[in-house]
Amino acid sequence: MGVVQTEKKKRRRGGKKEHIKRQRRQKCDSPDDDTETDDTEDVEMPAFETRSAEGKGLGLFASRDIMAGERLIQEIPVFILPKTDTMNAAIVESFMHLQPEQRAAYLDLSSYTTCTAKTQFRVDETSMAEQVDRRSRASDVQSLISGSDIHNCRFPNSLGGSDDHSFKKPYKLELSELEATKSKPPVHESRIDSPVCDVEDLTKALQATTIDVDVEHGVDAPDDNTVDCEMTDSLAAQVVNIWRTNSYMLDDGITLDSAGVGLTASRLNHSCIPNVYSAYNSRTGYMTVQAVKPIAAGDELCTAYINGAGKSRSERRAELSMWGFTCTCIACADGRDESGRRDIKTLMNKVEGVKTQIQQGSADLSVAQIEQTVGDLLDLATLMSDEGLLGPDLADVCFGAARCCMLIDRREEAGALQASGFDILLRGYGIDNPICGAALEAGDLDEA
Ligand SMILES: C[S@@+](CC[C@H](N)C(=O)[O-])C[C@H]1O[C@@H](n2cnc3c(N)ncnc32)[C@H](O)[C@@H]1O
Repeated sequence: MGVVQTEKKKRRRGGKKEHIKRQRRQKCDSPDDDTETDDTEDVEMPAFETRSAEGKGLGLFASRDIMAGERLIQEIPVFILPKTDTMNAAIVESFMHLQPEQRAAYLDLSSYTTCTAKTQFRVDETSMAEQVDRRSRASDVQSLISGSDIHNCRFPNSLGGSDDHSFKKPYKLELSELEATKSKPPVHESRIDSPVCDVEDLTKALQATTIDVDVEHGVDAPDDNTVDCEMTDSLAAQVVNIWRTNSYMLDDGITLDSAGVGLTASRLNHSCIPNVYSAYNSRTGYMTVQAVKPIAAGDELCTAYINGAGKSRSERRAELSMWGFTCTCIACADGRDESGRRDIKTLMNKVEGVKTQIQQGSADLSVAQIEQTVGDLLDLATLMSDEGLLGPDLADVCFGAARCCMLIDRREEAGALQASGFDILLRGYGIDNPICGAALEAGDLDEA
């Protein structure tokens, strides 16, 4: 599964006061959100409810009209793990250290996998001790653990001191280590009752999961009441499968490279034309979900599990089969004209080379080439908007076009494009997200 990494970008300051004011007025009125807000007088009713979504299990539905840019979910993941080093035993270990009510809520999440026992679980012979040690050695994970107790699922409040505010938007859900069993037709299993993992391997890993090991390696032992969980083979399999079905990338493009499960965000179903965007705020530790377009009362809130902007229906289907369903959104309807997505792909490929040259500060580009790129990027933005793709990827396109405009002294146009890009970015992330802060503070276009 690909992790979508967009280009490094600096963002500029200036002319954004309205956006900021609007964002500051935002309320977090998710039913699951218990944070305090000052402006509660505007809260009418919860923005959404959880209910049955035909053919999809549960889903989240707007219980009132929702404005573009509204924050709908803000939650701390129940636990987080390094994305590149997520061992099955670590998933089970983290689960065992949850509070009982968190465990119950976690086990209520849906679970799907198309993988056979051996390919799915690659629990190696590494003991938990070694795994814990490896986790704490990884530099990105170090910032995650420092000042927090990973077993109790707390997040750090710091950014880790990196100056690299690259805008690296990941895809939304992660099924790392999985390989789809292509010979098997996708079957939707909303709950896993039987183990589908290699139970022997997993049991071995579980035996190594002891508090002694944790203490020996300097990781805080959890409270006694967090380990009173009797772990069976089938429970372990369920825990791992739930992680693989529901974990979101927590890479916010700045310091972290992790994944986590949010109990509310996990109820979001997929659409190839998503109306919400799931992000991670490394400063606050919250996973956030914001509306990227107006949503009418009764509509389902859907995020995109994959970045399908430049992908054909069959390509998207192949990727989504990892979650065991065939998408039935408008973009996937039979007979739907696919030329829009095809054109998006063509333009994305076309601008890629120029984008890299510009990022590297290449002076070799002619004015004509840059003008052509501006045109291509504007066409790309139009195509994406026409397809209903209004998430932060679109902001990237606007910022790219703005940058090109500055290079050929079309300053007014650059300003307008950047304002549009910033607006889109805010809609997806919210002003409190460091990505928006970086966009405001970089001021690169002002200096160009
Ligand atoms: C992260 S969960 C989403 C919430 C889930 N529906 C539930 O009941 O908890 C992912 C699972 O939801 C279902 N799902 C998500 N999007 C879907 C869609 N567009 N069509 C059908 N099923 C979908 C699939 O079973 C998938 O494995």
